[in-house]
Amino acid sequence: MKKLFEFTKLLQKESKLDPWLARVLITELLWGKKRLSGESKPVKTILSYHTTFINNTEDDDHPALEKERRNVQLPRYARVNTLYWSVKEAVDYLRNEGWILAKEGDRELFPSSDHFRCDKLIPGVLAFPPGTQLYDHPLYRDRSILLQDKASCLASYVLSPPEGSFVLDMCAAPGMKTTHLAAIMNNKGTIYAVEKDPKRYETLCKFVEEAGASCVKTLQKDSVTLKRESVPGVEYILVDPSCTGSGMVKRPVSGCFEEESQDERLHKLVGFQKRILYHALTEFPSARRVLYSTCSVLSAENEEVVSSTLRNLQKNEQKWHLVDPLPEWSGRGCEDEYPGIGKLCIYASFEEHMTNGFFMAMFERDDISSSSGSNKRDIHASNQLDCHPDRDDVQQKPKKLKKKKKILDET
Ligand SMILES: C[S@@+](CC[C@H](N)C(=O)[O-])C[C@H]1O[C@@H](n2cnc3c(N)ncnc32)[C@H](O)[C@@H]1O
Repeated sequence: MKKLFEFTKLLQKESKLDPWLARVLITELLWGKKRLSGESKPVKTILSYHTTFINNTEDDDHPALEKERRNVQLPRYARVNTLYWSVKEAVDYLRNEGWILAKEGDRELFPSSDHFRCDKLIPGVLAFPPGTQLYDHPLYRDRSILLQDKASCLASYVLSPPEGSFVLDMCAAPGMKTTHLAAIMNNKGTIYAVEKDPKRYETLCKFVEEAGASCVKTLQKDSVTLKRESVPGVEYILVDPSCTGSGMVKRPVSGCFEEESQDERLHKLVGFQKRILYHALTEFPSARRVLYSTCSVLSAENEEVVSSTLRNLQKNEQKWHLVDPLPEWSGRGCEDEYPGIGKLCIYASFEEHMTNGFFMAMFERDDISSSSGSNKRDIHASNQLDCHPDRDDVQQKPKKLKKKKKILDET
């Protein structure tokens, strides 16, 4: 695909064409259904290059192979469920099993297939060599560790509600971010976890229970029409809506848009994303911070949603602004196209951060003073592990975990 872009100079010649939409459309045209439907501008543009593409593709250009190559290199991330035990206890347990904690000075990320790492940024995120199978591991089976990509962990980490907060997760199933929020809050406070889809709601309830997230109140409702009375007092809101998933390394490259064209699907998703985000920012009077996140790398679902929402808020005299939730992070949105906005938006990517593609933008209410609205991430420092402990003492799994394992065995 890269060669195809270079040869045709498509992105330079068609500067308004979103690169990721171009990838999706070209994939569908050359390796998927082999046709594009609809009359939209992007579809017409890609069709006008059809012959050039056909004459200049080789088997090796297949994007599925590109994804496969990336997939092979993506570390297997896991999050320690700190509701059951500490990061230090988890690391000691793994070392006792024969895993080796990679050292800061190691030249390679994973010097051997026995090495693992503690993420330097997000407490409790562990990285194992690509391809490590953890689905059958007892720690995963009893939810002492959860299989969650680092990028997905970023959302709860940057929202970081303090203990005792009231939090609303508007698109909650299967509950990865909900349970992470509960762990960050040490189960102190209240998280309203809302999911519209009945099947996914069941999955959410089961997962919340298994992960021991007792501060979560699940609600099967449509968040777009959710009223403030159903979730009183919310201060922190996570909006993690359905999206194209274009940032997911493992996402199938074709066959995922059976009934409608990619364009129609994107259009519907963007409409929904704008509605739910605007509702989050206007319905809940005590909300102070709202985090918008997607696992998409399309600006249409990201910066475009954020900038159009800011315009609407301004029009309706709703006072919110964007804040930089992670100043130390390198991946940013497009500042040229979205001045004043792009630089405050966060992107995670496989190429730069060895994660799935992910996007975040943090809204803060204007009248919240910077000190009272500041992130309380430091309260979780006690859970953070020195990633290079020169210690060989190995601890037993804690009592609480043993208790949990017993409960699961009995059910
Ligand atoms: C990207 S997933 C959320 C992933 C989740 N935050 C996590 O980390 O596990 C989006 C979810 O939003 C749900 N959803 C879509 N529209 C909704 C709505 N109007 N109200 C509530 N939930 C909705 C979808 O069914 C889906 O489960």
